[in-house]
Amino acid sequence: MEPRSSFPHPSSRPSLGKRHQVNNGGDGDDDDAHNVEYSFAIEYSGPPVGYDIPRAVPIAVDEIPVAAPVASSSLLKDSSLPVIQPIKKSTPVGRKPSREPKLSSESSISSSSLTGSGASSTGPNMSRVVPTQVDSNGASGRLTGNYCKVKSSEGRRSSGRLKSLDSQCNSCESLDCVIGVESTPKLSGLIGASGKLERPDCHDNMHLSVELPDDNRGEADVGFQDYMNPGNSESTGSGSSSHAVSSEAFSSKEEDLNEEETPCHAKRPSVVTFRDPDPSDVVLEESEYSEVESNQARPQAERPGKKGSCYRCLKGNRFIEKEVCIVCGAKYCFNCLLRAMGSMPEGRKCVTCIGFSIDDAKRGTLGKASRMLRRLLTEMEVKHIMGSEISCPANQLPPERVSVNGEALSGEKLHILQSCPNPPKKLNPGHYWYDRVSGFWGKVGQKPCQIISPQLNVGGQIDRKASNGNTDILINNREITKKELLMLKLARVPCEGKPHFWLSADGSYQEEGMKQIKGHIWSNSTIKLVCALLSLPTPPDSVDSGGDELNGANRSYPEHKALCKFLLLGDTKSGTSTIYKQAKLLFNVPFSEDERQNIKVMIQSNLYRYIGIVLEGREQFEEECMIERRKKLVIDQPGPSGQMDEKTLYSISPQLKAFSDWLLKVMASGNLEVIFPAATREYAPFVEELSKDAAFQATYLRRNELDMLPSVATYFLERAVEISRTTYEPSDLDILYAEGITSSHGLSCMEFLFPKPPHQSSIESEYQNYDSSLRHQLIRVHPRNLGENCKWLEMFEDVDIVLFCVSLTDYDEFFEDKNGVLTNKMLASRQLFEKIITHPTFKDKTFLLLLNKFDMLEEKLEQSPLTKCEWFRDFNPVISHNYHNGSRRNNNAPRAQYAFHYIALQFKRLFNSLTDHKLFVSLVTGLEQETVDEALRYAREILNWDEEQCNYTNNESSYDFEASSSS
Ligand SMILES: Nc1nc2c(ncn2[C@@H]2O[C@H](COP(=O)(O)OP(=O)(O)OP(=O)(O)O)[C@@H](O)[C@H]2O)c(=O)[nH]1
Ligand SMILES: [Ca+2]
Repeated sequence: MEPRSSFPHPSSRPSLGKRHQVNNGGDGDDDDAHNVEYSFAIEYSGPPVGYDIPRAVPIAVDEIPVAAPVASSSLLKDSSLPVIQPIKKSTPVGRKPSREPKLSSESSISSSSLTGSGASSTGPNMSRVVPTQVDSNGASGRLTGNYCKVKSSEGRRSSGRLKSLDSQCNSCESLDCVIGVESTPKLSGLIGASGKLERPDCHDNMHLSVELPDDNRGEADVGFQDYMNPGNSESTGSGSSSHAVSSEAFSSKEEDLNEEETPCHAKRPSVVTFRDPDPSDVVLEESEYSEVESNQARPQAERPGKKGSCYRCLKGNRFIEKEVCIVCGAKYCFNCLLRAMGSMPEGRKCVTCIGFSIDDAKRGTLGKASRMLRRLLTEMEVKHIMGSEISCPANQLPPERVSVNGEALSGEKLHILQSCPNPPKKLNPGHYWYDRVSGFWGKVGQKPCQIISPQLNVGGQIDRKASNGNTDILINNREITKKELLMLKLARVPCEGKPHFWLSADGSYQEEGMKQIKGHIWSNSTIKLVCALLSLPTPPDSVDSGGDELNGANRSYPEHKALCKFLLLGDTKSGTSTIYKQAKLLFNVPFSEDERQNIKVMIQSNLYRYIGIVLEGREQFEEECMIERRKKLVIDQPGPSGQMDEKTLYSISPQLKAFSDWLLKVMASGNLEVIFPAATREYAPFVEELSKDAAFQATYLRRNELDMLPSVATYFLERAVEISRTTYEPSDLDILYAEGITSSHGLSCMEFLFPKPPHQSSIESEYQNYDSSLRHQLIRVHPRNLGENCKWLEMFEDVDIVLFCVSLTDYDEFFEDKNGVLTNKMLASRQLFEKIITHPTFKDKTFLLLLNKFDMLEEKLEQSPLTKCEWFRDFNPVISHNYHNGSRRNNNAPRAQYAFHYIALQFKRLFNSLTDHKLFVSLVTGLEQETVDEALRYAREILNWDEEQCNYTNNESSYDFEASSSS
């Protein structure tokens, strides 16, 4: 590698060749310095300056020794290791060195690396360091030190390897050290109360003492120079200081490195001294000052190079791994890290940032070693550094910056908070609210984020508006947020009349002023799921009084793990619950006992409903029969009506008639679901009797005439007797065919993994490139749970994709609303679709339209044309001979395919006109597992695509409906 610069003297001749831009005149104006890679120094021709002009000494580039690349240990033994010789300097702060460094012949470290002041330290390859700014001048104090410095081959991974304090210094023994003795200023975190830092070392000539002025660390600074960077005249990154220092570097003894080598590196102790800070050096501009002050004088790095590059060498881009300073945010690449951060006595901080409090945003990373650090250092070293990062005083959270219920904490209160059994996670300076009774904890103005230990004597009284709720419902005197209200509703906590609840830590709640406990919010097994879904906290397991299932549910929702969320939505009866259940079967997510129980009750109550529909039909048929018979009677026996046989094919026994009347009454009242499962036990015998009844059978044979009877009813009615028994256990297929999931609430959530592809070596790459460990969540919500104008949609802001389900068979179906107006179901579906895609929460969300019940489409099209729906009025398919089926299902007749493509296109146009995005479409038959599988994989695929790849046309047909429909 070419040694890149010599040190220019501002008033000397223009130097030869490339070098760093320097700070001409030492006036602190180095605006160019950080964005110009190289420039020529020009002769100073300005007004005379009132101080000694610091001087830098040019260095003959070819005199700088460069170590041969060390390829192996054997090679190492033969190579001579150049060592930096001591250079004594004494330079006024803020000025350039006036004395020329004495370079030993064999080390001749570039002087730029050793001079303290602006000229050298603000080379282009470092974060900007400005004498008038405190922010880049970090570590403060007076520093004296001895460093060993050995030049090693540039760019070797192991170069610069740090010997941490606690680990045995093996610079004398190991290869690592031979490469690594250029190492560090071993600032090993021994800043004592006096501020004096003494570092014990096995090399008695390698010690360092740092005196930190107690009064103002920020003002003084340490001019660490390029002791970590021999042979490379790039300046020392943020380790350098703009303030002048006097420094002495010394070389370590050659014998330390390799006993057999000629002693070309004398073991000569020398000292680096830094002059006392001169207050005049630090000039804070007003704006900067207040900023700095409010930030506790925390330095903030300015990136000297282009975006993504290393802050020190300016090389690389955002894709290369970097380590970040937890104070100023400067990022360093592998090669520069140790040079910029030294021995990291306070963890990952630039040398100049030592002593400063850390960036709160990085508090979460404290003590978590990066991969890069592990690669760079030994396990011991990493452990030690991470230990200091967590425990050193400078990195601790300042208690007064944490306020709870409006009270700033004392050190003692902070300790109480942090040492309780369930402390707040990721505690940062900020304003928090704490509900001492229930343990709910959150940021002021926000919903609860955690349930911590209750009853801690921390903070003041909770404010009603602490979480900025606007529901008029209070829990322990705090007005809850909308999400919490939804959670309470789903937990079936009655919230009518804006109650004020008293909620204790175990989840039991009562209304204010009442003695009686009304329930236990965590006892409902779905509530934890709901909370996970709504990103609300659940109690820590120890408080949990729930059973295994509860814990199980909790376990499967650990916090903030990579999770891909699919939200499944659709209008009534579009088939969302069928698809949801299909997914459960598909991905082997078992139904819990609870779910099975619910489904059983639901299937049974549905059975009674189907029976009711048949019985209603029977009444109708019977009546029709009677009318017929009367007509006949009149024709056959005119005159006064004679005796007529009251019995018809559709007549039933009085007992059954009574049951029928009761059932129809209950159905009409809408209470069918309410009276089950109790009714099952009581009325099962009637089901058995009915199933044998001729009238019922006759009606059943005419079931096609019963509009109200869904097609799946047959499946269950065939087995009516079995199902009506209390001993009935629904099979998976029963569950799939059952209408709905549970009868209680319309919110379900499951988690699954896409199984690994069966044949790994398959050429088809369809299933490749996926992280098979990525967990997916499928959330199904019924529209009636979305509330007025879909206001609850905002609860699902973090889903990754919305699967909107539409039943293809809806086009000719109508429903009557409250006002007796008939509405086409397809149009109703479209309306819901529009509402959802234009909802602010879902702006820019990815949508996949699932066009469902394809199995029924062809049959239906035979009976009624697609144009029955006014939206599809211009459907005019031209079925050509060379019809090519571009879709994945070929077994359906072209007519249904055409209809599907046309409907898909209508939705796509609508979507595009409203959102400017592209709608993805998938064809589904909810009752066929394979199609659901395909649709869900397609959803995953969509999410996997890069944006530019989003021109996928799988679902766009090879024929053009624009043409056919406009003709
Ligand atoms: N033939 C056929 N029937 C289906 C298909 N998908 C769903 N169904 C039936 O359509 C009916 C409604 O389906 P659900 O899954 O209950 O619809 P939903 O979206 O949950 O609607 P709600 O009942 O309002 O919650 C059920 O009887 C299903 O068995 C399908 O692909 N083909
Ligand atoms: Ca349903």
